[in-house]
Amino acid sequence: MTEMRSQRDMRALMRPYWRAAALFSLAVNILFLVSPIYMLQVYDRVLTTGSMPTLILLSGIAVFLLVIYLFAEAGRKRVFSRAAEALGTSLAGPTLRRGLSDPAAGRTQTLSAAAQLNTVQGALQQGLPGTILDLPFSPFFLLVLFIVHPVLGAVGLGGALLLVGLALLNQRMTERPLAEAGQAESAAQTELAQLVRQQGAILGMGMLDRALGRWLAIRAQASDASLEAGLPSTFLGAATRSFRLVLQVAVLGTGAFLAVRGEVSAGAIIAASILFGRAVAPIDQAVNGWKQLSSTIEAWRGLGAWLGEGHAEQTPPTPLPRPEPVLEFEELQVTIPGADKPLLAPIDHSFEAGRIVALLGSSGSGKTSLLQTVAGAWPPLDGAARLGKRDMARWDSSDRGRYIGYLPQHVELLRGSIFENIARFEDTAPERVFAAARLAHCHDLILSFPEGYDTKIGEGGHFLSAGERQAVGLARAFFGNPALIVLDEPTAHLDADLVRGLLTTIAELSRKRPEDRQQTIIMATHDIRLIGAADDVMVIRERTTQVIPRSDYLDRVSELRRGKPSSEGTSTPLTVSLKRREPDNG
Ligand SMILES: Nc1ncnc2c1ncn2[C@@H]1O[C@H](COP(=O)(O)OP(=O)(O)OP(=O)(O)O)[C@@H](O)[C@H]1O
Repeated sequence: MTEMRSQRDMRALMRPYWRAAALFSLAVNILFLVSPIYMLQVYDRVLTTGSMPTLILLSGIAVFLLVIYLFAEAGRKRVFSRAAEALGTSLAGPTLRRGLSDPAAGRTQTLSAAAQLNTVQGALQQGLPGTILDLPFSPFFLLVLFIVHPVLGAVGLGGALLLVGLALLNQRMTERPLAEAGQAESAAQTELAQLVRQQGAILGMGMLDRALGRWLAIRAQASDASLEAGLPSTFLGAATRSFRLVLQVAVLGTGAFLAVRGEVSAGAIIAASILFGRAVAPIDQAVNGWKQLSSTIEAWRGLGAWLGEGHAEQTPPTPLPRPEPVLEFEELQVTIPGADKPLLAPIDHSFEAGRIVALLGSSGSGKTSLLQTVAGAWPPLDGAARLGKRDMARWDSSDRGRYIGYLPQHVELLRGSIFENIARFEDTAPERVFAAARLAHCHDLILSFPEGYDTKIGEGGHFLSAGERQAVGLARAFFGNPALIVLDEPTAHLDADLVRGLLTTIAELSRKRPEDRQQTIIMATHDIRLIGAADDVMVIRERTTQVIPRSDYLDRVSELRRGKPSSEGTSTPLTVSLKRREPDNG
């Protein structure tokens, strides 16, 4: 199925359903004339002649046509249900893909786009667009009313226009408050999601009452806004309903008046009432269902804009062969997604194949941002990060993913088994997964879980500690023998055994000559032991990056430390000045 890219594509998808629904609507509305015509005929042909066969014939025809009416009405509902299903099938993927593939798209925006899709689907399933399709038939029923008698037509038209006026007033009065209420509601939802996520911190620090109070205030604001936005609708809805009853009386009264004067038959009184009722029913529905209708239209537009802003989906490019593990930065400008200023000064450096690079820098210096850019998760502001001549930002992410292993700073695993997570949900031979776990030295750890590699993680499954998650995340990064391994603080949560394991893996790799290694590794770390296993050290200091051989770096560190007792154990970020030290003047 082709990917939905914009509102135009969405409209094209819906067009056949609208056409089918319009045809059913035509049938429904024309067949609705059966009752008024039947009434007229009964009064004109049966009551005046007393002919039973005519009554039976007329009743038979009416019942037959009303059965068709029933099928037309059901058919229309079915078309809308099918449209809802088609919309879900075609849009659910692109909606999420747009959010997940665009680093600038916020989490809330992604969730709200998914909620918009649900809103539109729900409205279709309820057959809400039927109201819109019935609206154009209102003039048709008024015309028939005019044919029955011009005075009846005039009363009906006047009443319908007043109802339209009420509908427009309703729309004017509710448009802004409804939008504001929607925003307040989504703010309350975001706060709620944060509260649930932060449960541990909230309980641990006794913030429950204050956090709850904050959320209740936001929620109260949202429900006040919703209540206020609904007020004009509620009032105008009730006014429309009672006004409609008054109009019904007016039509019946006018019909009776005309019948007394002999201008219409008695059957016309009832026929006029039915016709008028049908003419104004869609207007009435539009007024009363305005809130839902307008939020559906808003959701539809929002969804179109969301998909339209996304990167155009192309047909998947031809998969490329394994790249040379040569990592190059060409005037690379790292930035935060959506920002228009670089976070770091342009980086221009090339790491030969197989280098192990330790990335150092103080907190907030930009290590994670650089690694996200290197892994291709964040696009650079300018310049490029390349692996084997391939620009990470332009390389198709599925293809790129086969050659990159990335351990993010905060490891989140997806719902599924440990095996599936390490295999990145790929269908693969178990040996490849075991090999990755052995490289991360977590094979035994995984075997100690209740169901080993089949242990389910995530909601309702086994809960993994931060260290266990990091170990499984490491195995996932090593899976498939990637050409580039990007590790963000890989030892931050590991216990001594797992750290030793990782060091062994890196040390084994570092013992090989770089040209014999199949991968390049870049890792942000504060751990001096990992730095010791690296070939190069890349230091971020005051927004600039500098690359020096590890031995030079360590020499510089020991020079600085000489004479001072080491208080930092293995944790040594050591973003020392790489310039020569000024002579110590005391
Ligand atoms: N998604 C984001 N939106 C806005 N600012 C961000 C985002 N991510 C990072 N930053 C900012 O960019 C700067 C660099 O952050 P980054 O996480 O890259 O630093 P770091 O060196 O990895 O820090 P640490 O060692 O504490 O993990 C920080 O000032 C941070 O506040």
